[in-house]
Parts: sequence; structure tokens; C-alpha cells
Amino acid sequence: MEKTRWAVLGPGTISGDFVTGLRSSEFGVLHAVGSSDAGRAAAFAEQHGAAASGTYDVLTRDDVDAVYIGTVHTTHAELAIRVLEAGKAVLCEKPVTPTADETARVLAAAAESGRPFVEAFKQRFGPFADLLRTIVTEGELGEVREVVAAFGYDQHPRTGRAFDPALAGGAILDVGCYPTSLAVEVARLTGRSALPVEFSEVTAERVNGVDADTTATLTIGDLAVELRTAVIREMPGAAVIRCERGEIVLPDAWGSRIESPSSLILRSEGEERMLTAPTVQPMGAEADAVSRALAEGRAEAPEMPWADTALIAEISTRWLEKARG
Ligand SMILES: NC(=O)C1=CN([C@@H]2O[C@H](COP(=O)(O)OP(=O)(O)OC[C@H]3O[C@@H](n4cnc5c(N)ncnc54)[C@H](OP(=O)(O)O)[C@@H]3O)[C@@H](O)[C@H]2O)C=CC1
Ligand SMILES: O=C1CO[C@H](CO)[C@@H](O)[C@@H]1O
Repeated sequence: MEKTRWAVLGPGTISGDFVTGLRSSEFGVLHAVGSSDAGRAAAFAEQHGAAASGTYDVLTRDDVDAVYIGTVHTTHAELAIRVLEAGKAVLCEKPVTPTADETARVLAAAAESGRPFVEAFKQRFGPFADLLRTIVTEGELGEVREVVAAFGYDQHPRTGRAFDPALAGGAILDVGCYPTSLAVEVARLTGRSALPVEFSEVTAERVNGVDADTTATLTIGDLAVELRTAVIREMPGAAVIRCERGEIVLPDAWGSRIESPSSLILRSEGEERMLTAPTVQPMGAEADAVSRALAEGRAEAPEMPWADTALIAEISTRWLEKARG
């Protein structure tokens, strides 16, 4: 397969990790960097050895095949639509946009363009993600009944992107979307994704005008879901998928910024069995998913279907409304 030539938009924290991921990817190579500040793009390009840099207009270059959007939440939609209209593939950081309506607009642009569009939920990609999908789909422990998952960290000082309402800050959009993504994936794999979502309870502590520590109890069809997320409280990144005859435990469900998770535990009738998968730099794996979609002429990556992106956005939007009170 020919190498995919990537442009990175928004040379900030996560874009640095993405570029590291590209180095371990099979099919991707960093080619260009774009920023609202061309000087910042040039510095990042020099640091990481990109051939070209400039404003966001680099997305239109003929020698760019795919664009990674690593900017803050509020600018994803406009950039993603520009990239799709330019006929390139998109890997867009989570959450695609801050609202379900805006996300629907981006997905409509993706459908219109027919080009690959993938939301960068890194825990969906790589060998561990494949292992988890196999376990959930095979249903060795019987019917899946409940997903319990949390992602919380304690940021000091209480400032910056995660605490800024104007940048769509708050825990739900920053990290609550990871547990939500897990629940949505399990719902789809067990045949419930098209079923209604009902919230029964939401609790929320607010700091600086954003949801800072919040829980949600809901159902997707008959799948029970308990989610918790925070930007003011560290939480073990564990998740449990409860089944008829036991549970699938993910001791480290999200991995780190540079390593995917590696193990899960099947617990049933007092016995435990650990299954492992090789760790990878997950952002390289998600870049390769885009390359495969390009090579095979597909607009969606099977690991992250658009229906999941839409449902994650719907749940996040409703959770946010309830957390605002
Ligand atoms: N997958 C993962 O593990 C992670 C994902 N993320 C996601 O990545 C995205 C970026 O997060 P992160 O790297 O922490 O963000 P940063 O704060 O590092 O900013 C990233 C870029 O966004 C643009 N930007 C920053 N502040 C503003 C502003 N006030 N107004 C407009 N644009 C701004 C800048 O781009 P420019 O130079 O072009 O102006 C900047 O380089 C988010 O969607 C976040 O949720 C974040 C961390 C980890
Ligand atoms: O997606 C993310 C992963 O974790 C980070 C914190 O540890 C977040 O800030 C970020 O947005």
C-alpha cells in the first residue's frame, strides 16, 4: 500500500503524540503541519521533520492525502468540513463536535464527500480493541447486561481548555466520552445500538461553569450503563462489562497517551482468566485504520462507525444538558 501523506492541524499537545504514533504506523507519514499561526506550524514541522507547513490552508495541498485534526473541540467541525470538501480523508480528535446537531452536520458532509472520516477514539484501535470486540461478540459469559466505566483526572490549576466553557470544556466532552464510547460499542456489538437511550439519574458538581465531576445512569435498549467522569478527581481507569454468568474486567480500559491497554480479565464463578494483547501506540493504529479505508475505498472505519460517533454525541449532549441542571 502507498504511504498516506498526513497533514496535522493544530500543533498542540495531542498532535505531538499523533506524530509519535505516525512513526510506528505501517502506512502513515507526516507531511505537512497547519496552524492558525504559521510560525507555530513551522516550529512543529521542524521539530518533527515535516516537509511543509503553513496556515490551515495546507489541508488543500495536492500532496496531502489525509488530515489529522488535533485542535480544540470548538474548531473541529469547521475544519473537518473544509477537509472533506477538499476531498481528503479526516481523522478528527474526540469529540467530533460539542453537540449532537453539529456532529450530524459533519457526518452529513462526510457522507456527501464519500471520503474516510474517523473519530479518533484511540481505545477503539489495535490488538487490544480487537480482543475486546471478540470477547464481547462471542458472548462466552452469556448475555451482556451492564457496562460500568469511569475516566477521571485531577487537573491543577483549574484553568485551561478543560475548564473553559467557551472551548466546550468540562469532563463529559473531555474524557467522559471514553466511557460513553465503550458503552456505545458494547451496545452495538450486542445488537442494541438502534434502541432508545433513557437516562434515569445524573449527578454533577460544577467548577468554573463546567461539569467537573459527574455521573450518569442510563439504558441503551436493555443494556444498563453507569458512567462517571471528572476533571477534578483522579479515578482508576477501570471498566466492567457485566454478563449473565460473570464479568469482563478492564483494569486499564483507556491506556496511556502512548500505549494501548494490554489485558482484560474474564471473571466467572470465582475463577479468573487473564487475556492479553500486544500494546501498540494507539494513534499509529488509528492512522492505519484511515489508510486502510482510503485503500479500500471505504468512508468508514469498522472500528469506529459513524453510527457510534452519532450515538456518543447524542448521549454526551443529553448528559451535558442534565448536568447543567
Ligand atoms: N486522544 C487523546 O488521547 C487525547 C485527545 N485530546 C483531544 O485533542 C484535542 C486537542 O487537545 P490538546 O492537544 O490538549 O489541546 P491544546 O490546548 O494543546 O490545543 C491544540 C490546538 O488547538 C488550537 N487552540 C488552542 N487553544 C485555542 C483557542 N483558545 N481557540 C482556538 N484554537 C485553539 C491550537 O491550534 P493552532 O496552533 O492551530 O491555533 C492548538 O495548537 C481535543 O479535541 C482533545 O479532546 C487531547 C488529549 C489527549
Ligand atoms: O482525551 C484526553 C485523554 O486524557 C487527557 C487527560 O489525561 C484529556 O485531557 C484528553 O482530552
